[in-house]
Amino acid sequence: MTCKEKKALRQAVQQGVRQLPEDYCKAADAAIFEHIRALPEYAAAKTVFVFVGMDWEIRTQPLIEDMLRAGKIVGVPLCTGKRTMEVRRITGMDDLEKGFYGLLEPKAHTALLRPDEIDLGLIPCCTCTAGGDRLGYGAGFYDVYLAQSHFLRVVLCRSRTMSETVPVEEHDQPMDVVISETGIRRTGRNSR
Ligand SMILES: Nc1nc2c(c(=O)[nH]1)N(C=O)[C@@H](CNc1ccc(C(=O)N[C@@H](CCC(=O)O)C(=O)O)cc1)CN2
Ligand SMILES: Nc1ncnc2c1ncn2[C@@H]1O[C@H](COP(=O)(O)OP(=O)(O)OP(=O)(O)O)[C@@H](O)[C@H]1O
Repeated sequence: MTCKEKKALRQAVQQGVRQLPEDYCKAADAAIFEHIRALPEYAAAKTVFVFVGMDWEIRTQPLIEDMLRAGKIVGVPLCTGKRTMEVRRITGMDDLEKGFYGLLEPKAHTALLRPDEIDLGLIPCCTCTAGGDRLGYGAGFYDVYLAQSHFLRVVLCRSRTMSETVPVEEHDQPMDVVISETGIRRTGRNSR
């Protein structure tokens, strides 16, 4: 039942996303970027795990370039199988190539980062709530990966794609911090 509800919500959100005005997305992404930089845990983080935003997602490329310039260790997801992904270290944007589903993914030579080496994760979503319940794209990559990790989880979401409620199942991993263009919200959900 919940699975069907998730599918319906995912479709509704994704349709809406394609209609978001470009200037709204640009402004929201820039504001989200500033909120990330203002987060003390981000400033303190030596190693950050971050997705490479696809065109309808939050465009994280400027943030990644900024992190590399600042000397942070940057990890990016590489899909390796059904519901499994690894985090690989990139040292420049040229360590990325088109991979799974047209995503920009780390090239084969890049080094593996273990979950315990990561200080903070910037997590994508299809939609999420202000309380940190997250809905992904239905492939299970993040739920499986996060189930075996202990770093701070910061989900990024433009406010116009957030939801009042999201169906939650046992395996869904809650987020610690929600960042949208309207600000930073700590969910207080995890005492990790
Ligand atoms: N930027 C980014 N990287 C990420 C994720 C993400 O959400 N964003 N992931 C988060 O899990 C993983 C990849 N997950 C994905 C899960 C589903 C689909 C997918 O089903 N896409 C299309 C189908 C494309 C096609 O087959 O042509 C779809 O929605 O129909 C894509 C990526 C790892 N890397
Ligand atoms: N820890 C886990 N172990 C095994 N299967 C899992 C686990 N977490 C999720 N799954 C499976 O993955 C599939 C996708 O789950 P769900 O619909 O909650 O994904 P999502 O939150 O949209 O995706 P993602 O985790 O990639 O962001 C489901 O079939 C679910 O049963």
